Amino acid sequence: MTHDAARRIPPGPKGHWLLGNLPERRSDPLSLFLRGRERYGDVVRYPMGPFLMHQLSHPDDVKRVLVDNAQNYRKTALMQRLRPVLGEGLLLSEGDFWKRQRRLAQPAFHKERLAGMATVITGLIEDALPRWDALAERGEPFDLSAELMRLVLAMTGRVLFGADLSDSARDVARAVTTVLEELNHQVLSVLPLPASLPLPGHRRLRRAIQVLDSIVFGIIDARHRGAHASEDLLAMLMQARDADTGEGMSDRQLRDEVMTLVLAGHETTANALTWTFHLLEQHPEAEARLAEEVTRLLGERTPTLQDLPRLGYTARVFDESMRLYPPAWLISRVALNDDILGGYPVARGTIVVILPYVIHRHPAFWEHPERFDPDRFLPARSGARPRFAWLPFGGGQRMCVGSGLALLQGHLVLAMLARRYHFQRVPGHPVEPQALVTLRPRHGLRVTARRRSAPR
Ligand code: HEM
Repeated sequence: MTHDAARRIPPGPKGHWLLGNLPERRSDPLSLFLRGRERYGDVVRYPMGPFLMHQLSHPDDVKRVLVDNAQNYRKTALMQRLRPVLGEGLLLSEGDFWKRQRRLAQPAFHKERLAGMATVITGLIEDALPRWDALAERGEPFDLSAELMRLVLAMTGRVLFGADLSDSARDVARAVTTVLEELNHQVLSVLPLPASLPLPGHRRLRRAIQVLDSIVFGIIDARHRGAHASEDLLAMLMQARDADTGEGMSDRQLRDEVMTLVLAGHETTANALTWTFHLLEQHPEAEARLAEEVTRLLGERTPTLQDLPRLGYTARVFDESMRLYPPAWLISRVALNDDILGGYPVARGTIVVILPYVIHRHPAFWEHPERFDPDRFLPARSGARPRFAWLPFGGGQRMCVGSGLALLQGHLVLAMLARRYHFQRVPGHPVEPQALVTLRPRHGLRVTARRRSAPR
């Protein structure tokens, strides 16, 4: 580190003398970080209680943390708070252990597997249509966000684990909300209290984990009993043997992997879809163009994997929605050793945060950043954009293992629902982003559905 670089301190808000910027991080994190970049630039320093945090908004610095110098960065204590739920699953494990587990899981998401998954996914969407048709016919308001969670959970269960999770949707949704809210609360408290204390929040969290555990162990037990023998991800994880010891994965490790994939896999994709329908409702011209593309290319036919490359506008709508509302709005790491980012020294132990929500609105890379404009993803308009100006799935070795599946689900759901329904937001229903571990609409998305064409 040069002498000059070693002395430089990034600009940033000082905040409260003891708590730093924790109160704002807690009450309105999106504004804190958006304003931070606007006021102070691409590297912003925030005291956060006992921690020091640097916010990075330049794609070059993001690349250094996630790719070029990735070995110097680990997942943070903030992420570690998810450990009671996710254990040593892929999202949280580190080092050689993570590498081995990732190698085991990755082939389940390969392109060749996606064709089979597409058929299962479209089948589940078709199964859900009568229920939505009935809601449309009655003009009955419903929470589209809850419906999409239920649908994507069912897809995740079926394609990865051969399990029918449709009856568990309500329990899972309730438990996931409790987990996200409680963990968010704990992460952002100045003095986190030990989980063993019998506080109401801790009790709620424990009960929610029990609910999720019983569902996940149910999936594993069913497979042990020989139900749904197939070549899915669960089968691959269960057949894996350690090269040295020849031992298989313990039930505990299986539980952690399955739990991670169920939770990381359905909540994010369902939120991405919810935000997409919200944006379409606000932009009727985009909604009409999407429905027109699907109807022109497919008519009423069920889409297949081979159809998807032709549904260009559908894909761009989904990309643009994840730009404005990236479900993983914040990616955090802690520096293991000193480094330099954006010309500023980063001391060992500093937390660095990369915010897709903020970078996706960076005016240096996005013209009229707040405008919903799917065509900004046309090749002619995106060629000059740096790789890490858009990173809804992260990047580098820890990039989302399920990104291909998420896009497959997203595009198929969008195509099949957008040509069939117009969703109208219930007048007066507030739509407001809530930034927990994921970015969700705080009050869900209450809509009524209208069929576009007469029933067949
Ligand atoms: C729109 C949907 C999704 C979004 C926006 C998303 C986003 C992300 C991001 C940003 C990361 C990197 C986190 C980090 O670097 O700290 C990640 C990791 C991960 N995601 Fe996703 N994800 C989505 C869907 C899925 C699906 C469908 C699955 C699986 C079924 C999945 C499983 C995982 C796992 C296991 C990891 C950890 C990978 C590792 O560290 O090796 N995600 N996801």
